[in-house]
Amino acid sequence: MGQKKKKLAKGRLDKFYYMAKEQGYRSRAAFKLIQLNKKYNFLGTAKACLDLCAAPGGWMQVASKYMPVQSLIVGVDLVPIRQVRNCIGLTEDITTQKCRTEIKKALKTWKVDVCLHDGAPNMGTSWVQDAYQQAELTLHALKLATEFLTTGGWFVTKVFRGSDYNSLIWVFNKLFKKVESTKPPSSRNASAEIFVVCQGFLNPKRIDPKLLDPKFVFKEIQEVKKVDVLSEKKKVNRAGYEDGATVLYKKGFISDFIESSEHLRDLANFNAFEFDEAAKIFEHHELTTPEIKELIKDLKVLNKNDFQKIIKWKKAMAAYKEKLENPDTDSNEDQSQEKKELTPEEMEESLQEEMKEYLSLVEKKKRKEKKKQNELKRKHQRKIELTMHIPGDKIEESTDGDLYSMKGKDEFTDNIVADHSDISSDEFDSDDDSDDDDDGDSKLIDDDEFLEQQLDEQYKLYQQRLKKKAATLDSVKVKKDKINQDGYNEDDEEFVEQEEESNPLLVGNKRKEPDAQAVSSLFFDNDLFGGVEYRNPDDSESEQEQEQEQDDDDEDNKPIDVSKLKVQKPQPTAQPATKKQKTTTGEFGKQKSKYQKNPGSLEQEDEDSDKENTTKGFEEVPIQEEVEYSSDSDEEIDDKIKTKALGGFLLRKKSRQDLIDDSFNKYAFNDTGLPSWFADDENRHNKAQTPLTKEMVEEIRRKIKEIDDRPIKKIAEAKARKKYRLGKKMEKTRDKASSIVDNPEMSNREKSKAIEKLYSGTDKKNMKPKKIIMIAKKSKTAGGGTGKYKIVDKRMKKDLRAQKNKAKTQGRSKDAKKSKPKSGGKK
Ligand SMILES: C[S@@+](CC[C@H](N)C(=O)[O-])C[C@H]1O[C@@H](n2cnc3c(N)ncnc32)[C@H](O)[C@@H]1O
Repeated sequence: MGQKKKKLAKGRLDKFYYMAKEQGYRSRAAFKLIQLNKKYNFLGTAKACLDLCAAPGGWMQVASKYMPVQSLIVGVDLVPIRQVRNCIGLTEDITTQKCRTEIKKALKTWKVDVCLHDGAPNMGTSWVQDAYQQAELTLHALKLATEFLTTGGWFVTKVFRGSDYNSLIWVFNKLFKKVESTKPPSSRNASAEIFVVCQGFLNPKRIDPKLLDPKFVFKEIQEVKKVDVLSEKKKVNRAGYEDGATVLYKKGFISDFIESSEHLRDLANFNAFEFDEAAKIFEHHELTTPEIKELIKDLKVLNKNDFQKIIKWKKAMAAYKEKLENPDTDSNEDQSQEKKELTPEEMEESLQEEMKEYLSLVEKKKRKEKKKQNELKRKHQRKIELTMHIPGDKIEESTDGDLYSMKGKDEFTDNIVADHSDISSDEFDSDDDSDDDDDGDSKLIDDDEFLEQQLDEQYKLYQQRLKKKAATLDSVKVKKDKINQDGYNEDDEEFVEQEEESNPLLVGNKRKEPDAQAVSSLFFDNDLFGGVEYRNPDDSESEQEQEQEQDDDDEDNKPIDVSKLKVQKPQPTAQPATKKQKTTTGEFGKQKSKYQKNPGSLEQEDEDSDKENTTKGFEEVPIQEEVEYSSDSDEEIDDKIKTKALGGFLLRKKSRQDLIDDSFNKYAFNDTGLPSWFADDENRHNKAQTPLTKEMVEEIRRKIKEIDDRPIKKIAEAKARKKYRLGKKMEKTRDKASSIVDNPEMSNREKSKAIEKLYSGTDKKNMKPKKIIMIAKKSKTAGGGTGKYKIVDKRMKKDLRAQKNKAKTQGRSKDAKKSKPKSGGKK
């Protein structure tokens, strides 16, 4: 039950788990191989592949997908592997001879180009034990690889960063041309696993069996541990060499050692002792045998027995010195000496006691060290909470952990991935979803939950930051529009004046001639840049920024995601005046206040902004309103572009059909209950690409802008009509003027007067304004007004019109009557 629960928690945490499900891979581990192959491309040209520890078959699926058709893939595992297309599955233990024979049978005469190993032994005993088993299994896999790999072949293996890591790398380097360690993004940060890619198998004629013998390869390290005096485990000093130590080889003086009460510690700290001037008396002592002299030359290679000999000798020398210094107490000393040297058993006992004491001291030191480590971990955690460090931002971190020694890192600087400071030595997570690696203690479950919680919190913070950034970005756009419209670029002084006009609250400190630097500082003083956090080089850019950069840099011709169009929003060309004015006061108020300050202290400005507001005695208008205002129109533009661009595809039958077909895809699922950060991430990245190119979008945007820039049709028509009428009138006037000029009956004076009169009629400026006739309501009486308006009674106006019409028709009927008899007469 507990295990099941853990598995679910893990799966929920990881998007690769869902992706594996969605894309039909049997394990999330498949993505590790995909990513490794993407980096090194060892599958693309391989004709045969041997996958060791392959169940449930995720890597086999990937190999069959990425290797050329007709290639041979053999997978081996302790548990049966469900049939994978075009692959052979063997159920064997890779450490056995039988496995070797079975593989030989399956491969026939073939040699493989790639040997993969993703083995994970049954975990759960202890970290050291598990790590050792893993290293041992890797060595077994390597042994098989050396047997079946072709010259120049690849060996890709998972290893755990433990004490045996360096030994393994050492062995790999003996057999391959190039060895690189890497951690693919799909491998969890919390996991101690790392992948080693060995390329160019040297295929030596004879391989020393010791090289592939775990007992030999890992023995050395154990011996070194033994040498490490009385099992005191030295911790690597994370800040470099331990305090006071500038060299790795330390020599002590015998005189100090003899006088020292902490001789065990001295033996642990020094590599050798030498006889100094003060120790000459001991050098020639009869107990100082050539063996003792030899032993003290290299303390790091001694065993327990040797140490006992040195300690015994040291005590004897101390007593001898005491005797020399206080000859009076000779007899007593002799007695006590005798006592001490009574039996070898007693001596042994006392030594044992002393060692116990010493070991407890070491234990105490270790505990102290551990406490320190925990403190460091807590600090790191705090950093994460304060968003100084974001987990997942960068996989490759430089902090060192217990599991990974700096030595190995130095040797393979370029590609070896450093350990993660948030990994404690007991966090041994094999990082797979296959059955075998789900064994673990409850601590791992806690870690998963903790990580999940942490991830959620981080995600919330990340979203908040994004929102804040988007808001500032929009506000800057509005500001830029404002600057353009107010003609800031054309006339700086005018701008300053306008600024002050628009913000009557600002007094004094008038800047006379803002230069280019001032203009740029005004722009960069904006909140957008204030909001940008100063980050460690470790921090990666926010995803939004990265997308934008990517768009700019290398995706010019690739299909683009319509949902990302918002990033390239055009600036709205014209904004309604009323809304603009509404934003102006706060806007420039804010700009002005920053304008007068040093642009260097951006962060502090943000923090102090509230203080400033109060001290300056006015409140700055928050710029939130503008955000809503500008983003609306941008969305509309994006929608327009999207619709127009997609509309283009509907015109042709083929592209229309393709578009419809493409809309039924693997991304069209609607899972519920996913964590919000995951769903958001999926929405952004894991989706079908709309077949729009950046050029298409730009073209449509340009056209839309062109259309937007045109005046409204009706206004344009009215203006054209007016121009046309004026032109006609001018033509007529010109004709009349020329006829006046040509009139021989008129004198020159009369002509000029007549022309003047003629043109004054067309000159609108000189024309008197016409009286506007207004129809009054019933209550108002007619009679007209004195000013611009003449008020007319509605009833009276109708009556007058009727009378006029009557008069007209009467006239016509009279004419008709007169003409009628004539025609009648004719008849
Ligand atoms: C992490 S899984 C491999 C996942 C696999 N790469 C995939 O993509 O599906 C580790 C496997 O190692 C296998 N294994 C462990 N010890 C083994 C051994 N001695 N011989 C063969 N397989 C072993 C386990 O049975 C387990 O299936």
